[in-house]
Amino acid sequence: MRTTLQPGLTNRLTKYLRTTQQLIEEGRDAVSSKELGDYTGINPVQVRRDLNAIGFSGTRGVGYQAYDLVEAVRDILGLRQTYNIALVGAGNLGSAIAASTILPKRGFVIHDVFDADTDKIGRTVGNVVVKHIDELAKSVAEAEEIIGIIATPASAAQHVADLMTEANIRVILNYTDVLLHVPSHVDVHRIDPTAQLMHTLYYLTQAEGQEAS
Ligand SMILES: NC(=O)c1ccc[n+]([C@@H]2O[C@H](COP(=O)([O-])OP(=O)(O)OC[C@H]3O[C@@H](n4cnc5c(N)ncnc54)[C@H](O)[C@@H]3O)[C@@H](O)[C@H]2O)c1
Repeated sequence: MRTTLQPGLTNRLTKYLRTTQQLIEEGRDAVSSKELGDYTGINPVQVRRDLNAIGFSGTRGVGYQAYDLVEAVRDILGLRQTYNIALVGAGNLGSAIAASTILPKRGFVIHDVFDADTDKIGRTVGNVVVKHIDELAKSVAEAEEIIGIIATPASAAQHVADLMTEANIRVILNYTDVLLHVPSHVDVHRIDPTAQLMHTLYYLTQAEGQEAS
């Protein structure tokens, strides 16, 4: 049975994974705890503690073997090598996501793109031919998709989330500003750049306040 990890550790391991994958893409074979710490903002002592906790060790003076680290973290997080994704909305944003070259490098494949506009059905976005939204349930089952992305206007988002839930999608990335209602077994992540900005601005204001006092 898979060990249950603390959410904090899972979160940090995900950051080490992303950073190490990026360093591998830049041609690196090894990575140190200091580098992982610098890129993720996590103390290197904590990095070493976390990697020790999952039974992964490095070599003094060399660091951690990057490929082995990626495999070890993927394994402990229970990540598959690739995930097929269902994307709904072949507009500006959806087309940009479908054309992304970064996602497939990280094992996320935009396998199906759906839209309701008959003018868009049959067009190609990225490498994918746009299908009608009515085909979602069948395609999701065939490609074993558990991740869905919503890039429609806000007015369509809840309907699309309902279709995804009925099709057994388990994780939804919601790019609209709608608060979606889904059953508890479905995980919704709202991609909201303003939340990130507000978080950053809070710390900026705090720092400015401290400088002024
Ligand atoms: N979070 C972010 O960073 C971010 C950034 C840009 C846009 N957005 C949001 O993403 C969404 C898409 O933006 P856009 O600029 O690509 O819009 P867009 O109008 O270019 O594209 C929306 C697409 O959704 C399709 N659509 C509408 N109803 C549908 C339905 N019921 N089923 C399937 N497809 C349907 C449309 O035909 C269209 O192709 C908007 O809600 C926008 O506010 C979020």
